[in-house]
Amino acid sequence: MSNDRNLEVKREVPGEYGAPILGAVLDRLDRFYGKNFFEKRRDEYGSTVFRVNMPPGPPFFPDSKVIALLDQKSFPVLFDLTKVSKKDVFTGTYVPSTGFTGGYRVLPYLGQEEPKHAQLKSYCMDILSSNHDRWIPELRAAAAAGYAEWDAERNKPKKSGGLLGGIIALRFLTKTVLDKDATEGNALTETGIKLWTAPQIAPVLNAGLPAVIQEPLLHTAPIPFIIVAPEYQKIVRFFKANGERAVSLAVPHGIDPDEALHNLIFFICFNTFGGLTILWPALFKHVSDFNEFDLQAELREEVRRAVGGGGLDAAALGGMPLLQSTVYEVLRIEPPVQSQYGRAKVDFVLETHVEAFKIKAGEMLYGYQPLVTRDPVVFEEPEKFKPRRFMGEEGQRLLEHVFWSNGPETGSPSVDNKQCPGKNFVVLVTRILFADFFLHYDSFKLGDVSISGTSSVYPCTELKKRA
Ligand code: HEM
Ligand SMILES: CC/C=C\C[C@@H](/C=C/C=C\CCCCCCCC(=O)O)OO
Repeated sequence: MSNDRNLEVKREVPGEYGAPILGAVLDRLDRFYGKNFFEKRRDEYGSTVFRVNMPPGPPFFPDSKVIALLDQKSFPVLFDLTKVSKKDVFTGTYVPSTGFTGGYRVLPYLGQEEPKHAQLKSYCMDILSSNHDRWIPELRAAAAAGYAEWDAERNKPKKSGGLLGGIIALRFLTKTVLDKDATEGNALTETGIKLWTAPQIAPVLNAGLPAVIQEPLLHTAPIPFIIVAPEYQKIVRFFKANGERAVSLAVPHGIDPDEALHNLIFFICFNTFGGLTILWPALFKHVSDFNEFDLQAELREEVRRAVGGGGLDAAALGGMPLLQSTVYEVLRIEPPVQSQYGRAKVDFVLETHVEAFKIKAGEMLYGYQPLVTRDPVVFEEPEKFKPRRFMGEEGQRLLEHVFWSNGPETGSPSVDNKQCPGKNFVVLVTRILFADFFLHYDSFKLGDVSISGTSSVYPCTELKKRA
């Protein structure tokens, strides 16, 4: 941020990187197996901005030195493309092989200043807008099929079935964009897509496995694409066979059809499916765990009153302020993607709430969002899940401090920034799914997470159909 209060720079950015290689390894082990990795350093240095190594790091990954940003004042510098570059920082201090993406550097890895960024971001936004009248009916149809499967599964002796968010997402995304439901005949499966996604982000993920397994296998060196090549080829074949309409949208943007195809796969299978299978379980889990008042009763009454005898559409959503606020509160307290990076393009002065630091061109900045969106300077009782937090005028004002999409919730993704082009789509479909759920069910209860990693499966321990 520009030094808009003319704060005096009184000290260097605190923190240290330790000995070459060893410092990075020790920080990586602490990040994955220690406690309060960021909080303890913040408290030790007396600063929400400090130097640290982020996973994965040397010797087999690039330099992992970063300057961490943990407050609402400093974090938005990551959105300021006059100060930082977002080129090749999508997954952090390393870039997965382009083997995973057909040999192309797909859109999320491009800096906004690269010519192809505007072409591919416009293409991505056209994919979403060209299907604007199909997302809701296809999502509701996919959810209905999911409920039927879920009800059937729950009638079996084993009552541990998790939410079916993944299969609902895969069904509605492929049916809408490719006019073909990929779950039919298991043409594509959640597992197959996750097998392709996982190696790309495994170096920065804690899969919950013992260190003796995940350190050598996942965090020390890149996982070669060849291991999942057959899975990716299956995805490519399906998108190639059914993606003619979607790929043709790239022509006006001057994008080669093969490059468009691999970007399309990334947009749908990594960006959208990957993101929704983190967000949707988190939403249901937070609502299931909430016990200050009967939130589910208030949500179902709000939804049913707003829909009345009509249909569930974007207009009806306008009558569901509690549901909308609940979705935003999940995006605040548990941003689906915790980490955002940006490399300083110029020397500049960075401010926190209380002091200023000199940043040098070339230094890597890293924002840890879960602490930023719990900043006590901005949010009252930041650690508390408050479903009503974003209701009313004050609630709407707070949205500028919700950063899950790599920009303020009040911002607009465009070719001039790196904010997620799926921002509004994600909030819309999540509100629709949640409202649709309460048109079919009265209440639900989820158990604790059975796996960790990018998405979680919460066993459903109670489910009451609509009376
Ligand atoms: C819950 C779902 C989603 C989450 C949590 C999410 C989150 C994000 C985040 C944090 C970034 C910035 C990454 C960075 O720092 O560089 C991003 C960028 C991006 N997202 Fe999403 N996203 C979601 C859904 C989507 C959807 C639905 C699409 C498209 C259909 C999409 C396409 C992209 C693209 C193309 C970029 C790069 C933007 C650019 O290069 O300007 N994402 N997303
Ligand atoms: C698994 C894909 C999740 C969301 C897709 C979304 C945004 C992705 C942004 C960065 C990719 C790196 C994700 C790895 C997560 C590692 C742990 C963490 O920092 O949360 O696409 O738009």
